Amino acid sequence: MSSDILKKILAVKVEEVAASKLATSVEEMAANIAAAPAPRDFVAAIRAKHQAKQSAVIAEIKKASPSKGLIREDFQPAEIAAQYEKGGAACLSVLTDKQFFQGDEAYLKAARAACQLPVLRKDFMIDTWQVDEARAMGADCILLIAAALSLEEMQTLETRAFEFGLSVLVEVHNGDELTEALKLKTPLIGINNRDLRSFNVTLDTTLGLLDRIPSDRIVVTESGILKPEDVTLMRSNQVHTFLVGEAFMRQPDPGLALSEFFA
Ligand SMILES: O=P(O)(O)OC[C@@H](O)[C@@H](O)c1c[nH]c2ccccc12
Repeated sequence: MSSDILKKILAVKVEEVAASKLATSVEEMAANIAAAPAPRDFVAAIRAKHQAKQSAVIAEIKKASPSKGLIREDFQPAEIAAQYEKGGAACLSVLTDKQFFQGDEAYLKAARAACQLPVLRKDFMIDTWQVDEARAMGADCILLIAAALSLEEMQTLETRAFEFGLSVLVEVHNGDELTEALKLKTPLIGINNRDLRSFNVTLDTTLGLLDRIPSDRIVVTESGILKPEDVTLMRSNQVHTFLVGEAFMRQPDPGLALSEFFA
């Protein structure tokens, strides 16, 4: 696989955004946004778990990925969303990227309609138009990947999200990216244990950056949480917010797997 998948994905995103702007007029987008359901508070859902002395799990709905190929054959987002809610998830994350993750906007809508949980649109944001799309499809949070964006770009996208009442998860993989991410207003700092360039995964990424994150921010450890011992390790380092996909998606009942992991 490519040594720089992120670059490839971003090149495709530029095309996708251009096509989307041609397909939907500004007026149409405004109408779609006006018709969208009120946002659910993503950050509050995480804090509520913490206040109840529980880990907050952002449970991911993901059919496939560039690093793992097809992850789940029998893929029914609404059913999975309901199972995740029953299993104790704080929030959902739904892949909407089609080309690399076999995601779909329809999956996000179906998942959100099947539960009460706030939902992250998991995609590669490069343009405020995609924030508008996220709001229109009913997303409650967007992802900003520091490896893909300048500080100024992140600030522009964050401002747009906040105007809509959406939350922002900013994702970093190293110290330089963290420095930039901490200049944003969002409390949600994701540390991706997977290097999007090489696909290498190590939980040491989270452990190594942890000390630099002020206590008023919420550290979200992302990717490569594959067994209950990984959860124990993170908890013993005061990390109580998790973004988990593959480990749950490979189980027949992803929600049951979640409840067992975080028992
Ligand atoms: O399936 P995992 O290893 O539990 O990882 C989930 C999530 O962290 C991962 O899907 C992810 C993290 N950052 C991303 C950015 C884009 C796409 C996907 C991701």
